Amino acid sequence: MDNVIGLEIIEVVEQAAIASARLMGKGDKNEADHVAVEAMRQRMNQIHMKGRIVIGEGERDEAPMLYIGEQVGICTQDDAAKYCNPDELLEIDIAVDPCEGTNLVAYGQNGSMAVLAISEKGGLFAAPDFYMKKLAAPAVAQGHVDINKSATENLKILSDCMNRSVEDLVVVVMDRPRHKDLINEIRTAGARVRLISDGDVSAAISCAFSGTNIHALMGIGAAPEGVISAAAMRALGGHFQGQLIYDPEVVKTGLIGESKEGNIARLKEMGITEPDKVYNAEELASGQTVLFAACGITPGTLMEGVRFFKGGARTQSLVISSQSKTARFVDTIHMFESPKNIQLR
Ligand SMILES: O=C(COP(=O)(O)O)[C@@H](O)[C@H](O)[C@H](O)[C@H](O)COP(=O)(O)O
Ligand SMILES: [Mn+2]
Ligand SMILES: [Mn+2]
Repeated sequence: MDNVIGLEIIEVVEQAAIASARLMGKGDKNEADHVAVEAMRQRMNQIHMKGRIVIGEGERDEAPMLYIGEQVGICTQDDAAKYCNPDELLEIDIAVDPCEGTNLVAYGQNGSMAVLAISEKGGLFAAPDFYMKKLAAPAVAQGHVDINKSATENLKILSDCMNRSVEDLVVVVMDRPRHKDLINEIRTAGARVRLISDGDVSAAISCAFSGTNIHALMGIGAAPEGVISAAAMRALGGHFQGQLIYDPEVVKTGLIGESKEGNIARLKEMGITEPDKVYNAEELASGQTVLFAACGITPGTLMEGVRFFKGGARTQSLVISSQSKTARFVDTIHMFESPKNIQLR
């Protein structure tokens, strides 16, 4: 699959990031999201592929672009026969979040990115627009920490696996009222907490890279972002587990339907009959090949944000492939006009 899509997906996330970065700090999260969606879709539809969006713009808000089920790529267009023989192409599933961290972009804060994950048809869990309890940790702790264990137990395991004291561990948690007890528990156990307002994809993936000073992600975020994080973590060999959260009482914020019972029924309609199942990275991103690409919109732990200069912009992306077993950081200079000079670094 790597060969089919090549490095084109880098441009997909780069274009979305550049478009969104223009709106950085403007206080308009919807517009920052909208332009990223448009740019991502436009570039995606130039790729010689037969893709289907399985995680995209909200399943309930009838989004006009990159909605779940939308066909993308040249080979899905009406005039596809002009460009390719669609029958010869591998069908692929795509999970997108063109602007992950819309609030971060709108308020000029760190940690937003344009991101996507790709696998063969059926290779990504089509997560419903629900919440997900998540546990991410470095590869060395893979299979040792467990979402069913308490934070205290997991911190002890993590400290053993990483050969460092609990006090030397940093756990990222989303700053939400639902995490009050979790945060207290982590602090009582001796670890330090980094609270984030948004952007748990970046936090999850950062666990797999030493040097980020992020050793675990704990708590509840959105389910679609969980699948995207899992795709990267699977390819990186990091630990990721997710469990759908369908009880509005547990999440305390956000809109996930009226009642727990109603949500269980909704999940059943979607074919999810074990609503409490804990999924690991290999189940959330189960395809033979998984590709992940992200481009920083605002600066983050993993990537720089978009930097504009006269006549161009510079971006940094991360592309992870389970096939070539690579995590590639890509530094790109985009020349909109003919810039007078291009800085080496
Ligand atoms: O921060 C996030 C928002 O993503 P986006 O809407 O694409 O800008 C995600 O990283 C989180 O995973 C998640 O969406 C968030 O936790 C939703 O929960 P809440 O804000 O508490 O309702
Ligand atoms: Mn998001
Ligand atoms: Mn988004």
